[in-house]
Amino acid sequence: MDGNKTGKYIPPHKRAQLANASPSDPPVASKFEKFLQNRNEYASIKAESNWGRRDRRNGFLDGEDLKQAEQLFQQEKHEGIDFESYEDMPVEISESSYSMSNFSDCQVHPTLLANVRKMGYENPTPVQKYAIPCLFARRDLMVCAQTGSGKTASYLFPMVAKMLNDGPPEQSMGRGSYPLGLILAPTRELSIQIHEEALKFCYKTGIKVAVVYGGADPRSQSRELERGVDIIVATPGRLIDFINRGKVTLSIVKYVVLDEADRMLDMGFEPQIRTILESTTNPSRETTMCSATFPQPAQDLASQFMKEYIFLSIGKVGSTTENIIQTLYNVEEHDKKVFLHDKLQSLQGLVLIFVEMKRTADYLEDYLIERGYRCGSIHGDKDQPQREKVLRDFKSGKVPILVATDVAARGLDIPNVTNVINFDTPNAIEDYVHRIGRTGRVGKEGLAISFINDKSKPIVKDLYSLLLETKQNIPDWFDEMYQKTVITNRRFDYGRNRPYRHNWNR
Ligand SMILES: Nc1ncnc2c1ncn2[C@@H]1O[C@H](COP(=O)(O)OP(=O)(O)OP(=O)(O)O)[C@@H](O)[C@H]1O
Repeated sequence: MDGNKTGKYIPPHKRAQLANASPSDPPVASKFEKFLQNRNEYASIKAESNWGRRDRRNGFLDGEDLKQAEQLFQQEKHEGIDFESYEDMPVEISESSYSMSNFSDCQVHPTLLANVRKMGYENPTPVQKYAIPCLFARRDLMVCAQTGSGKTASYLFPMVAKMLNDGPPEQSMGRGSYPLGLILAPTRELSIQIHEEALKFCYKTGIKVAVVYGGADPRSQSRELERGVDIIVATPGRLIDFINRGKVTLSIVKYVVLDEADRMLDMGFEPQIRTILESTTNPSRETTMCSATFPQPAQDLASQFMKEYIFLSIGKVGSTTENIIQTLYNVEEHDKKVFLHDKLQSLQGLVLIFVEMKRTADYLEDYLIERGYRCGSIHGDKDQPQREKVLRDFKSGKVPILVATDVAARGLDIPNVTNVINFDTPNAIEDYVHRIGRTGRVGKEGLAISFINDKSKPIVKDLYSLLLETKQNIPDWFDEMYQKTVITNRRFDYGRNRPYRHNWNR
């Protein structure tokens, strides 16, 4: 009974937690205790729209969701945003009659407008200015806009607005969830992030949002689905599990979004996406696909799932922002880690280091920790709680260096990432664009460093064009490397008709 002076039984899983707690730590509340606390604290808050009365909810708002949204509102920081850098960007839109200049230009419920103000969004970003009116007009939409340009709000804002304007569905549904909104994303961390954004947009509206993703306890996700959910954010595999178990039915889904659509439609995910979209049988389904990169094969595939869609691109498709300074170093494989060690000493802010293999991520993490850096790593072999913890520590700056495989390349929005390092170069330019896009977000400046050597051959040609297009400095040695690659490519037709593929070993 060491350390348990009251003699009260303590379950084994809590003993270590209590042993590590200092006397000044507040007592740890169980999940149920937290639920009761939040329910009491938020008991008097009623939904501000008729969505709160959907199915069995009777106006009752989920205390945990409210609390989480309030904490997220407090974290919003939008200083240093430079939208002017976007203003002269070329806009291509297949039907030109759609644009707006303020969030209030469309018919929007006051609670949603208040939420947008709480998020600190004063004006829509360029992609939002065009995408939102298209979606209000109930058109299918394919959006290609640079990393960090605000694509998430460009589909969430109109989805929530239309749901509020239309009100909840008339008929009462059976057990489980019958969502109206479905957002699919390729990684668990991105799903979590989109869910957090959706919680803010839906704050006090009564629209219930949930996230389901692999690696997390399916029981708590299942319980949430049983209580009824209106917008589901999901990774495809876990969603299909819940569909098969009858916890989710997609028959009334009206709004479908594929975030990182080119990734969702590549060889790995495409069959799952097809299965999911075939379950969305509502004939008035509205589909949005968005990404910062949209290679032609992905656009062709995407168009099979859409009807008479509008194509919107801001800036050049698949390009990156000029706000990111891209610097290349010619470093041989065996010199890379020492070079990295030196480079890190001169960098300020959060540093995200990309590698190709999971074992390189582990190895590099150990190497940097041994040299006194506060460093963590994230990749597909880590368990989900570890992945979420390291990301939290990175965001808060507790661990300012994160070594990652491409699980962290897409969509993650971490405001203080000032440097991205490609320790290993990716094999496809799309991956390069997404990786470096973790910095230089919403018009801010960022630095992207890439270590280049013979192994970088697969992207030399595309990288050269990207550097030219984004007015970056091209070192002489890279120019030579490019010339050689072009000559070799001509001889062997190397890299032409590159299949649409993904490296699964991440
Ligand atoms: N209208 C706005 N005003 C101010 N900040 C905004 C606005 N819209 C979005 N943001 C902020 O911009 C950041 C980037 O947005 P978001 O993550 O949606 O970019 P994205 O285009 O989806 O990027 P990626 O291609 O990397 O996924 C977020 O922190 C978001 O809160």
